[in-house]
Amino acid sequence: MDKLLIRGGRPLAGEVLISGAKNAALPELCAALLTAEAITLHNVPRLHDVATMLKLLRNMGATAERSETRPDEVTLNAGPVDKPEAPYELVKTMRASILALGPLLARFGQAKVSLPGGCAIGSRPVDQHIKGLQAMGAEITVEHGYIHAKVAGGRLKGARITTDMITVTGTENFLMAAALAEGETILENAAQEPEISDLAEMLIGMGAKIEGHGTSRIRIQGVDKLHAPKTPHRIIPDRIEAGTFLCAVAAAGGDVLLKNAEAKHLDAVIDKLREAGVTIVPGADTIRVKAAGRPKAVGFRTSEYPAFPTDMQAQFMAVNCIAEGAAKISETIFENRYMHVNELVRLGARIEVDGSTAVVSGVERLSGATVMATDLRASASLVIAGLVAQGQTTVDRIYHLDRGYDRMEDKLRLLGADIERVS
Ligand SMILES: CC(=O)N[C@H]1[C@@H](OP(=O)(O)OP(=O)(O)OC[C@H]2O[C@@H](n3ccc(=O)[nH]c3=O)[C@H](O)[C@@H]2O)O[C@H](CO)[C@@H](O)[C@@H]1O
Ligand SMILES: C=C(OP(=O)(O)O)C(=O)O
Repeated sequence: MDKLLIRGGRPLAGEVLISGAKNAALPELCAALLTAEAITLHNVPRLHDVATMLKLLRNMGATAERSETRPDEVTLNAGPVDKPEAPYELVKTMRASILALGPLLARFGQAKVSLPGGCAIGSRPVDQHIKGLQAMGAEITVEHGYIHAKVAGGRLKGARITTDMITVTGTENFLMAAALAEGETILENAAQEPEISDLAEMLIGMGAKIEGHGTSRIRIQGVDKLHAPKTPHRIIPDRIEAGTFLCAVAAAGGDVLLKNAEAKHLDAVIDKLREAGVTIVPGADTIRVKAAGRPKAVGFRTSEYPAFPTDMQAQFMAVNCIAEGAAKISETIFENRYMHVNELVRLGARIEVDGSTAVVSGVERLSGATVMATDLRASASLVIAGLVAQGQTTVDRIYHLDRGYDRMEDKLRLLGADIERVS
């Protein structure tokens, strides 16, 4: 099992290229199921989750190839799909497999998708996905751990869907299902994340009729058929990867230019970093970040976009660990997203957790130790802490990190970090 060895204490300097967004790539790969024409996507990140999604689509009968000359290009052809199923063996390694449900039902009138189950950060049910698709006419039963869905007459019908809470992948499933449904669908309480808008733009390029994406009310007029976009869709930059590098510089100090990054997708995080004393200069598709000395501790509360993202909570907590002062963090999205706390404490951090609140009292220095990654962003927080800790930090179980970061250690090494992967 791979580990990362980090010898902390070096500031970061130079340029880093941000990859395409994991959370846009995963639904957009599933959107290829909506047409029998071959679709090419650009700026597809090289991540384990993307590899898993390609495996899942191939298992259904689709072809999926990454270009040998341009590794950020993937071409998918869901024309030959003959098995509209997502088996447990693949779903258990990646919850986002649930994103196959909407498009499979829309194009084939039936689907069998394993229930994803809980994961380290919370129970994460999919009841809202099921409720919304039932409102569109799907008959759904859950048996033996699988969602069995079918549509009488083969075509979903437009509906007005109001979810109990804002759900990102739920909104994406409904968008894809509604694109091919009969009539109009209105999504109330829709998620507004940039990845939703990116998916909507891709679907519009495929012939879908969508209005209001980026707001909490999305209207979709179903069409009979979708096709490959005339020009390949380019996936937006990964705002969480960008935010992670911003936090790494905030903690370790230095001067770094993030390229292929969208500052406007990170407003809440950038505001908090500025409060911490970090200099952030947004460009057209770049973000420059400069930091020196200890940051100031800054409290925040995670919430749906455009508020502070839960996917940045652990990384910002790592910054607070070595900040001057104390800060209160509230996690409102997932009930168990403080798994990194005990590991940060092993590095010398002072953190007290009470339910969904964590109070971090900054310390002058952390000291290297062996720590264990428990989930994707927890892993990133341990890497950031390792970059500032004195001595060597070993981060174990980094397969979690590889799910969502494209060669993070290589990118950090180019910025001057002393970090290596060992088997
Ligand atoms: C692949 C992807 O895009 N993953 C992101 C997506 O996950 P995901 O789409 O799974 O997260 P949701 O937005 O659905 O979850 C929000 C909250 O709603 C609850 N819920 C959701 C659906 C449902 O049917 N029932 C239910 O109770 C969840 O347990 C959670 O407490 O949004 C999360 C919140 O920004 C991010 O952390 C994930 O990185
Ligand atoms: C929680 C995350 O992803 P997923 O929904 O794929 O588990 C994440 O990206 O931080």
